[in-house]
Amino acid sequence: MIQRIAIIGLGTMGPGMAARLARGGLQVTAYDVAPAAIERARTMLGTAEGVLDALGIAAAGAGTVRFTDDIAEAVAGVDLVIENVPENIAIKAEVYRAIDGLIASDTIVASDTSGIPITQLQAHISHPERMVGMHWSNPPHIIPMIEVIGGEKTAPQIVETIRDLIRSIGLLPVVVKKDVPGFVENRVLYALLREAVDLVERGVIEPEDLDTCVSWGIGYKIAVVGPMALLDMAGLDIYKSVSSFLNADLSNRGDVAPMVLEKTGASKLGIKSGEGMFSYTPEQTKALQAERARKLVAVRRILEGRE
Ligand SMILES: NC(=O)c1ccc[n+]([C@@H]2O[C@H](COP(=O)([O-])OP(=O)(O)OC[C@H]3O[C@@H](n4cnc5c(N)ncnc54)[C@H](O)[C@@H]3O)[C@@H](O)[C@H]2O)c1
Ligand SMILES: Cc1ncc(CO)c(C(=O)O)c1O
Repeated sequence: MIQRIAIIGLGTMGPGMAARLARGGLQVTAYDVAPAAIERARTMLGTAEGVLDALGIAAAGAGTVRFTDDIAEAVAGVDLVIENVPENIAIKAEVYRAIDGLIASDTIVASDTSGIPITQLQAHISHPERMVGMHWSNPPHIIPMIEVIGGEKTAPQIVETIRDLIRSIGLLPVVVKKDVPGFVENRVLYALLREAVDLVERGVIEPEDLDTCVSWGIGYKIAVVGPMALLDMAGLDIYKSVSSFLNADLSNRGDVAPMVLEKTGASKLGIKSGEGMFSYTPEQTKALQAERARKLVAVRRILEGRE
């Protein structure tokens, strides 16, 4: 049974994951190579705990989060390590090498990779049968769905153990049956984002209007009626007719869109740099994040039938 968990990497995702796992009664140690990230994570942890309170998620037992700047201390005696460092195989492999001699051969190592096949990652760790994908969605303390992915060498029992852990703390595991790049959530999301970026880039629509169209025309509905159910709601005959002429006209670009290359080349990365598709002052960012958390909490409570 998993009781002690180490989180390696405390950037965007780590603090919210730590807060949610601790709320589920688990003992979490949290480590980052950058001291500034640890300090930031302490504040983010408090914010995430406030959001969990607002969600009405009661503590299941005496879960804790302990921060450390010592990786050996972070992973000592844990049942599960969740690697949560940047989406770069070399950086992830460095973490696996660093922990390999510090953990037992049956300690489970999960990666929160957004889409690097687990089969590729498990080439960098001894005992690859205990490595698994555990893909959370951002913000991780609010979104309940977590994808679980086994690689070619993952023992089926490890997939089941992680699925059961997620379920046991009241979250929603989805087991992805094939280790395809991007798994399922990001394959669907990136299909949508490719088309959205293309439409804005070609001047078909303004960025603000694209968001209004997708959020209110698709997003609001899709939270209640998933894509497979939506096909039945619309009628497969309609889908057949529209897709017969529309599919061939959709963006099928295999590279990164020029607009994205231009912006990233100018360090316009979005909220984290103050400008991306839109512009943000620090005050606006703070207000926006609080507003988004409040709305996501309210929507989730309704979708769960708790309001
Ligand atoms: N941001 C998202 O929306 C999101 C959602 C789901 C999954 N993910 C995935 O989760 C992982 C982490 O993403 P993020 O957005 O939190 O990244 P991030 O860049 O915000 O944070 C990564 C953290 O890892 C730390 N780090 C780097 N090298 C390290 C090392 N050797 N040891 C310990 N810490 C180290 C950095 O200091 C940083 O604090 C990625 O694989 C990403 O694809 C991201
Ligand atoms: C753009 C984007 N890419 C990856 C992820 C998660 O892996 C997300 C997310 O919201 O979780 C995302 O928005």
